[in-house]
Amino acid sequence: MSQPARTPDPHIVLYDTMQRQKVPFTPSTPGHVGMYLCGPTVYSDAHLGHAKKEVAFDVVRRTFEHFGYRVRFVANITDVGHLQDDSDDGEDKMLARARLEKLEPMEVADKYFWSFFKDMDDLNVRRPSINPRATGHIQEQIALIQELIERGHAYESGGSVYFDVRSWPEYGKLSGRKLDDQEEGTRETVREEKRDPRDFALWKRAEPEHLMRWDSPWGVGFPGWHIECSAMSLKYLGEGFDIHGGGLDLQFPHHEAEIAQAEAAGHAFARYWMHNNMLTVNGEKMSKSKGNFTTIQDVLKKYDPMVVRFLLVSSHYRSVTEFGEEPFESAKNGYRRITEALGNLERALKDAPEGTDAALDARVAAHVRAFEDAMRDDFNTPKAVAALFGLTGDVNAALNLNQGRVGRASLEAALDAYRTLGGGVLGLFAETGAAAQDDSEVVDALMDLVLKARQNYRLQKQYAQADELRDTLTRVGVTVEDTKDGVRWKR
Ligand SMILES: Nc1ncnc2c1ncn2[C@@H]1O[C@H](COP(=O)(O)OP(=O)(O)OP(=O)(O)O)[C@@H](O)[C@H]1O
Ligand SMILES: [Zn+2]
Repeated sequence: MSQPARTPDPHIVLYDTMQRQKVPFTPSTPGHVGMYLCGPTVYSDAHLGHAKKEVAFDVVRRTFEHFGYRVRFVANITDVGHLQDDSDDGEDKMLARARLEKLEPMEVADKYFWSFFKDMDDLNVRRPSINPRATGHIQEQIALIQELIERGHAYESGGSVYFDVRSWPEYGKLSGRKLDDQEEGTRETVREEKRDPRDFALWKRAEPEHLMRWDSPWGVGFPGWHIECSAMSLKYLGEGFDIHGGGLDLQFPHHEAEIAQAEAAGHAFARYWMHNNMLTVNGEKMSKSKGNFTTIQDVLKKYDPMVVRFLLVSSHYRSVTEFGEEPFESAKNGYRRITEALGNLERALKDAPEGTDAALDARVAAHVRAFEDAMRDDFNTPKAVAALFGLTGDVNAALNLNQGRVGRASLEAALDAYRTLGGGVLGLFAETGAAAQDDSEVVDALMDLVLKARQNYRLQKQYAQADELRDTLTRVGVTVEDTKDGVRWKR
């Protein structure tokens, strides 16, 4: 159902990491929001930690749209290999992967670029308005580095270019780190090139074995870790754009460096900074390099994507989400409660009497208000989910009390609340979710056929074929049990 255009809501409050407090949001251009989000480095499959971040900012975007704003959402793809550690040292991650998989580096980038978007589609994360890739913006990065050199905030050394942190006293303002607390570069040769060990690379000279390389005024090389985001956010969102987002782990050094690069070159950078907290495993950040990750595709073998999304929005974006069986099981039950009520509503609507139910109307309106208040207050999704549960309780109570016969207009208002808030804002009712659960009749019929075929194989002593059927079912999460009362299956 298309919504009437709404006047942009002026009462949204968000937690700005820079100001270290919740502040009212005012856009730089009335009615518009420009957002930039640091995207993945595409050298392996996305894990559930990435999903937490992507879902969090997808919800922020959807919330602004719900409240009447037009959003330009720019999220980059890092396809220039980064060096393995933050001190401009170590091997290039993309190159290491290319060696391992015997692929061109760009083949690695493309493979994981597509798998990233497949995962995001599954999780009903909307695609960015613009999705710039670092390798497509080398010119812009070189131009920004040149501006920094001209203004005396960067210097060339041995074919590489470094940002001169001593020339920019504001370096450290986002994370609150003092220069003296910052770590030093490791390798001797890297240290010798820098005026100060805390200077970071804007451009790196390419060693002969380095495959991703471009010409530059300083010789053949590749851009440093941080410069792409300064260059691409300014290019597509302009001076003083509204919101910059990313994971809390990127606050230092990545975001600190992004700010320094842009501002030292004379640009106005992001006006608000938003950071999501981490998805953890036994209290530790889930991460590719730590190896403690579970890929999104592995999780989706077991759980409906909408259950995964429900789990993620059930905790606040600034809280830690702990990964495990138990939270998933309770998300599954919670999500089912909501979709069952939605199903009851849809069924009741088929032959609902005309008219309204004033009591239900008042309850629905109160839950809609609670949901919207929660989302206006720094995107408080756990409170918003609580409002959906409140709605669910009242819808079920009204239907039970009246044996399913409640005035059509009131049922429609309740359904609209589910669709706009649970569906539109939280993104919880993609086809993959509620609709997929309605396939049970088809699945039952197909299972009858498959089990009959398996029985026939066994009668004809074709055990290999019978086992193959059973193994295929196991792979897709269906278990078959032979009991004395016959064959049973479950998923
Ligand atoms: N466990 C996590 N929880 C929430 N966000 C995460 C998590 N891991 C990564 N992110 C976010 O995803 C984005 C891309 O992260 P990145 O590609 O560096 O993943 P990573 O697993 O941390 O990789 P690496 O271990 O190689 O640094 C960043 O914004 C980062 O903050
Ligand atoms: Zn970035």
